[in-house]
Amino acid sequence: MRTDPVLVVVDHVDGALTTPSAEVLTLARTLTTGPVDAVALTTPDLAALGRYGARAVHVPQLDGLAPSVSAVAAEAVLAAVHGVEPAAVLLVSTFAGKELAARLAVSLGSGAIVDATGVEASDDGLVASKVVLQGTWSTTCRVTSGVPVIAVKPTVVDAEPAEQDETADVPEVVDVPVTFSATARAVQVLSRTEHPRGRAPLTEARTVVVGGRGVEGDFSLVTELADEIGATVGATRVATDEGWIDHAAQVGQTGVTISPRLYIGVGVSGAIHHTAGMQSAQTIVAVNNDTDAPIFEMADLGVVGDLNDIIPQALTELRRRKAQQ
Ligand SMILES: Cc1cc2nc3c(=O)[nH]c(=O)nc-3n(C[C@H](O)[C@H](O)[C@H](O)COP(=O)(O)OP(=O)(O)OC[C@H]3O[C@@H](n4cnc5c(N)ncnc54)[C@H](O)[C@@H]3O)c2cc1C
Repeated sequence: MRTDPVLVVVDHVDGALTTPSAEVLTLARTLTTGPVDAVALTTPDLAALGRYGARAVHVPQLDGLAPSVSAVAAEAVLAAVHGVEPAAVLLVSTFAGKELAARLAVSLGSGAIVDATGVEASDDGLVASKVVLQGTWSTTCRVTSGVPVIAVKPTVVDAEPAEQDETADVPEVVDVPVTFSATARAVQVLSRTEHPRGRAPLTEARTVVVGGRGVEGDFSLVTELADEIGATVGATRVATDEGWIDHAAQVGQTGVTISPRLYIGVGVSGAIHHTAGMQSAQTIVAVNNDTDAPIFEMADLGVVGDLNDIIPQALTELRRRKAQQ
């Protein structure tokens, strides 16, 4: 086990540490007997960072530049890396996180592993696991030179506080001066509008209910089921192409890749382009009226029937059980 620090790039939403970042901090603590440090590109949530075991939070001085610009983020994090000299840099495998990982690895002359589903310490360094080639292979990989940069998928680790909340220390805040390049200064963000976050983002959701062609344009049962179990709604490409739901909901090869604890496919056939994006879900439930639908080959639980019968029955049962609690 390494004793060098592990540096985690942490994300915040509305001033609060995100759950995926708390998950990565939790994972980082298993990779070193030394400290876990964080680097934050927005005002850090010190209480939460302390709770998840960060010893220090490095805060690059952005000089008014927007951290949403990847060149800015990369140069800022790089400055923190030079200060900490960590054994590894960990971050969350979002679109932005993956781009940041690639830029960091190029600058550090090392390597990046993205979409990792696990990371372990070994005698030869950190070993990451990931699923590749549309979910058909599980691999393990290692960065063989320089500081490894590893982007970890949300939900693959449970976020666990380092100690009892009351006793966790507030981390030290370290200001990091950064000399930004002309490239980083070349882009100016004029405005940025976040979409309302009623539900967890698809990539971070622990439970996802996906509607396919079988819903025939009506996502109301899918949404009702998702509301009942606190899930996020996803869709197949057919559903998004038809305009039944926003394109951002598309799961699959040309949509987002998800790895929830529970995936429920409703009227989804299980085409390879779709399953490439949800194969690593822990438990897969499929509702389909065709016994030969390919999704049943991978489902842990398959329900054969018309979704317009099955989902209302499921809702009634869920509500009955809730009422009994
Ligand atoms: C290059 C490329 C990239 C692609 N990328 C993606 C991607 O990212 N994501 C993606 O999803 N697709 C993608 N596709 C499309 C993909 O190949 C499939 O066409 C698509 O996933 C099928 O969507 P579906 O399961 O909703 O529809 P279908 O395959 O038509 O399946 C509908 C299912 O619903 C069932 N059904 C119908 N009525 C009911 C009912 N009343 N009750 C219960 N079940 C019912 C049917 O039995 C059927 O199994 C891509 C295709 C290509 C060529």
